[in-house]
Amino acid sequence: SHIREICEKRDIFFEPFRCQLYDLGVLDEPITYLLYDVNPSEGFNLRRDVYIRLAVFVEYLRTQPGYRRARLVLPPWSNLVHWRSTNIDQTQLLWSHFFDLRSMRLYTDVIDMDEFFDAYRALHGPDEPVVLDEVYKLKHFDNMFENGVFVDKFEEHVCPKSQDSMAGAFLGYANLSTRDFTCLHFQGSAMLLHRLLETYRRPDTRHARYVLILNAEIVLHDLWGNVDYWAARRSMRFASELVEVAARFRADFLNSSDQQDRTVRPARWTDEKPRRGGARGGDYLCAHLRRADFLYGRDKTTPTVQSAALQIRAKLLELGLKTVFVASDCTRMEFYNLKNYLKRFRVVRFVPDSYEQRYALKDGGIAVVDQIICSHARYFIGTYESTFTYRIYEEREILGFPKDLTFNTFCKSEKDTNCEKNTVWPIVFH
Ligand SMILES: C[C@@H]1O[C@H](OP(=O)(O)OP(=O)(O)OC[C@H]2O[C@@H](n3cnc4c(=O)[nH]c(N)nc43)[C@H](O)[C@@H]2O)[C@@H](O)[C@H](O)[C@@H]1O
Repeated sequence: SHIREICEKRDIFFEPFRCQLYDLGVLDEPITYLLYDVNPSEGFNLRRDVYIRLAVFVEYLRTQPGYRRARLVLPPWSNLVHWRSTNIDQTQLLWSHFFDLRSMRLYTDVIDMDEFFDAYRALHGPDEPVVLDEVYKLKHFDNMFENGVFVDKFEEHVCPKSQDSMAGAFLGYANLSTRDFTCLHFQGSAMLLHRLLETYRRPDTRHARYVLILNAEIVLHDLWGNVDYWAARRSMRFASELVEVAARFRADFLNSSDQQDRTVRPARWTDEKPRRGGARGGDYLCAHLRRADFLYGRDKTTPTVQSAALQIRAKLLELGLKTVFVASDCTRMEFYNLKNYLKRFRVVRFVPDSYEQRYALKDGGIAVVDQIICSHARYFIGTYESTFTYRIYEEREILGFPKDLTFNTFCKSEKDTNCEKNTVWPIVFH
């Protein structure tokens, strides 16, 4: 409608008062706030993938009657299992700590949790406790294949007793409760959430409907790797503070800059064009070497430090490079050993230059800096089945590297060059 067009463009000089009412959901259709959370044991980069499933869904939902004003609320990041620094506060970090939300909003309507609280209070009053309308806790079906076929479906089941106590502390906020809590067996893609929202829609919704999906990682992609996936993915640019830290490190220690490396990108992702082969990258190789839990869960595919060093060495010699940047969750000892196996080369890793910088970046920010530096290397080699590695592949696809300089995977052993490699998912623009 007319008012939506004006207010969504933020042309507030036109009718500021009416736009305020519109923002509250008083004019036009009600606003659906879709909140979600992910199983606590999942890591940062898997969560980024869950975000894409939901962002693509919300962008679709906004074309449907009754949902044109749907908004996705981003779940804060709280003490992820892989964040091991105990002396810094890593609770309820907003997405704006890691990502450029203005860029993400060029894909669909997403807001951070603080913005959600502001919007809630603006409508219901500053002192009102935040009460959601519906919470759905998802769980896999015991039998995913009925008569051998996988059909999209959901079904209510009785919530286990322990889950009742969950109500009231969603997303780690003690002041967040709900009117309804439903446990569902769920299997299918994000589009099935539309049916779910319709099934439970109440006719008395006035200005806003607040829905939270728990265990959203159970929701599958509609289509992985298609144009929508990549548009949402490209919109996920990192926060400028993190990009700057990485740029300074590249300049100071790797003699690398966007101009030189041919990795300059347009100010907005919406202006990006396919540029396969356009990127050259800095004069260094990047290795993403996943350790920690991968040494147990995935010991059959994760190389020893020595074998990783030999694989890096062979590549450095082949490419005529002298420097390797190492991104890793390895211990200091492992890094020391790796360096020892690569004595004739420069082995570099990113370490914050002060406690203050570590405190500001936090473990998650340091990992992002690692990813940015790897995205700008001449050649990249990553860990088998690590989503951390996959996100670097994607970043390099966006920057326009030739595929063979990106889609590389460590083998368990340097002798086994034919080992199973990560899947190649090239970027698509149309
Ligand atoms: C076994 C599975 O592994 C999956 O991990 P995977 O895909 O590698 O990747 P992520 O989902 O990101 O989880 C791994 C986490 O470990 C740290 N980490 C890993 N590599 C690096 C690195 O190079 N530099 C730095 N600074 N930090 C690193 C970082 O906190 C990262 O988010 C998890 O998502 C799943 O939950 C599960 O645990």
